[in-house]
Amino acid sequence: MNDSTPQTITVALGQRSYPVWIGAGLLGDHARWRAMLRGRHALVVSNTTVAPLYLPRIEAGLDGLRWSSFLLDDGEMHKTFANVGRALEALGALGATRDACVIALGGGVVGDLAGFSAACWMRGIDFIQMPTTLLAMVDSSVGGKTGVNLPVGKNLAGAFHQPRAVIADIDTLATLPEREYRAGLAEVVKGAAIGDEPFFAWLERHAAALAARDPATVMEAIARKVTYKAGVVARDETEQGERALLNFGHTFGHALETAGHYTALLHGEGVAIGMRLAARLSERLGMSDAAATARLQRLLESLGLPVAIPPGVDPPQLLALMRLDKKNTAGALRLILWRGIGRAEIVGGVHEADVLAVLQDAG
Ligand SMILES: NC(=O)c1ccc[n+]([C@@H]2O[C@H](COP(=O)([O-])OP(=O)(O)OC[C@H]3O[C@@H](n4cnc5c(N)ncnc54)[C@H](O)[C@@H]3O)[C@@H](O)[C@H]2O)c1
Ligand SMILES: O=C(O)C(=O)C[C@@H](O)[C@H](O)[C@H](O)COP(=O)(O)O
Ligand SMILES: [Zn+2]
Repeated sequence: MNDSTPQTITVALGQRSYPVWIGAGLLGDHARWRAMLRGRHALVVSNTTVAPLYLPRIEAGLDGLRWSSFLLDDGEMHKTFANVGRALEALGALGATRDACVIALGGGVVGDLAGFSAACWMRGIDFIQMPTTLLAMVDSSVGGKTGVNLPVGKNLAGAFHQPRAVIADIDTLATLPEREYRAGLAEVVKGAAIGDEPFFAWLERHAAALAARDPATVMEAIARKVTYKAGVVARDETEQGERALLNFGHTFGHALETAGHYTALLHGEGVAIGMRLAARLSERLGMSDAAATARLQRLLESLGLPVAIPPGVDPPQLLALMRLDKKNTAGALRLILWRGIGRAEIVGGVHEADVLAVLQDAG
């Protein structure tokens, strides 16, 4: 085990503030995370891929507790209400009391579902995030958005429920498949694209090192993105304003994921394509220029991410799916667009004809 000191980033929410620890060997640092558990019961939520790899690293830390595990089948299509019901049944079988803790060990699918289950059990118990994908480390484990997908749309049921702590053990990235790693980079680019031009320029300079998974570069990218997101969440926990910027590329991306029945595209891939579409729509509306779109597209492509709508996806169907986005109001589309790198904005009353034109021209 590497025992180097982890980085600590705090999500500042008053009495509900919590640490995000990022470093090597953290799953095995039992004393650190065990101190966050208040009661005698723990349910570890994971999946059939991650549990065999990493559950053994935390088991000894659960000694003395009544604990069990609930394992999802692998994949976005399992982030469902039915599985929340099963997780709650597992908490019931454990006899979990209000001071119990849910431990989410896995990627964003596990984290979102485990967090929502914790939010539901007895109207809210503790949970700890142990993210094992790059995407979960830089985005989904931080900020307390939890929930599940419905056949009609992504993340349409959920709750804001903050974790007690985030334990990001970067050793787990060693087994992460290449495609999943690159999908995580899309959420790193997003953070820079919406509000941090110097970070965007840093990503451009370090794209090759990131694509090659250079450890120091990956560590710095994770820490910078988490620091940025923690700030946004601290200022606007429940997305009354600024936090919506974190949805850059997501209105398009979620529609693409839903159209692909949650199997064709990874979330980060949908976000990558969606960011380019949002940039093109911004251009069309006179908010930004082609140079900004080109710069974004170049960075995404250099990180091995897709930027075009996959063949066979129907633009009017995508538009219909976008109408159910949570940011919309009173039947009007509300999207996150930008004025260039680092300057994203919430834009209401976007005309469907403009969106459709961009969708039809983005193969
Ligand atoms: N709550 C939020 O703020 C937020 C933010 C971003 C994304 N999300 C959600 O997160 C989900 C996407 O998360 P994701 O990209 O982590 O996908 P994921 O959870 O499906 O994990 C990706 C794949 O990697 C595997 N895996 C995980 N860790 C591994 C490891 N260390 N080694 C080998 N394989 C490993 C998983 O089994 C899975 O096959 C989506 O549902 C998205 O909506 C939520
Ligand atoms: O934390 C946020 O806020 C985000 O929007 C982060 C997104 O990357 C993430 O995909 C989130 O799950 C999207 O949330 P939703 O509110 O659009 O469902
Ligand atoms: Zn996302």
